[in-house]
Amino acid sequence: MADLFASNIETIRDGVVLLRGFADARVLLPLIDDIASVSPFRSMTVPGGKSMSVATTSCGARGWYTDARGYRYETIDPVTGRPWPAMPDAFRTLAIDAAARAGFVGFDPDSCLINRYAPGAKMGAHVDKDELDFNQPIVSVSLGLPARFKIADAVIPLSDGDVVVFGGPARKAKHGVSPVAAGALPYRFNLTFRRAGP
Ligand SMILES: O=C(O)CCC(=O)C(=O)O
Ligand SMILES: [Fe+2]
Repeated sequence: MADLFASNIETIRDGVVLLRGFADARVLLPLIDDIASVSPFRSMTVPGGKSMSVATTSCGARGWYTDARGYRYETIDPVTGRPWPAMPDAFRTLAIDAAARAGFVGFDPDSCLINRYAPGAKMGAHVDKDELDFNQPIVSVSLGLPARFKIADAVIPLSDGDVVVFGGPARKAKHGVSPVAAGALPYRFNLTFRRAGP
């Protein structure tokens, strides 16, 4: 049978796959609000002492965290002293389906970092390398305001609902986000799904 979604799949580079319009903000944004009502968005500090321009929170068993002590995953949200909110089923299913569609069958995320970009916020080039198993891909969901996502030598313009999956030969590709431009919505949200622990 023909794959109805085939035209939405674009291979950008070896291991970098773009699924345009794969995610539905109408479903996901209320769930982000629920998570943030328990573990609020906060501005984290990088080891050098600067604060990140994005506001962040997490859900799932592990949340990515940074402060003066360095980058790591925490099972307890240091702000609330409680576990991170559970990963909603709609998040988990979306991440697993996107990974499978991109060719990474069996993705089992235990962490979803939620990045909130107000206009002007950005993310400098970096490699996601605080995880134990680099065989699992990363699933990165864009919601709200558009953004320019740079990965390896590619620049991908991302719109609301677009999903980038990177793994295999691209798992340790350098990536970042240019400053988000102001627009019709207050924010860009990004959901970054990863397998962080064993
Ligand atoms: O916001 C994005 O699209 C990328 C976020 C990211 O790379 C990260 O949180 O590690
Ligand atoms: Fe990243």
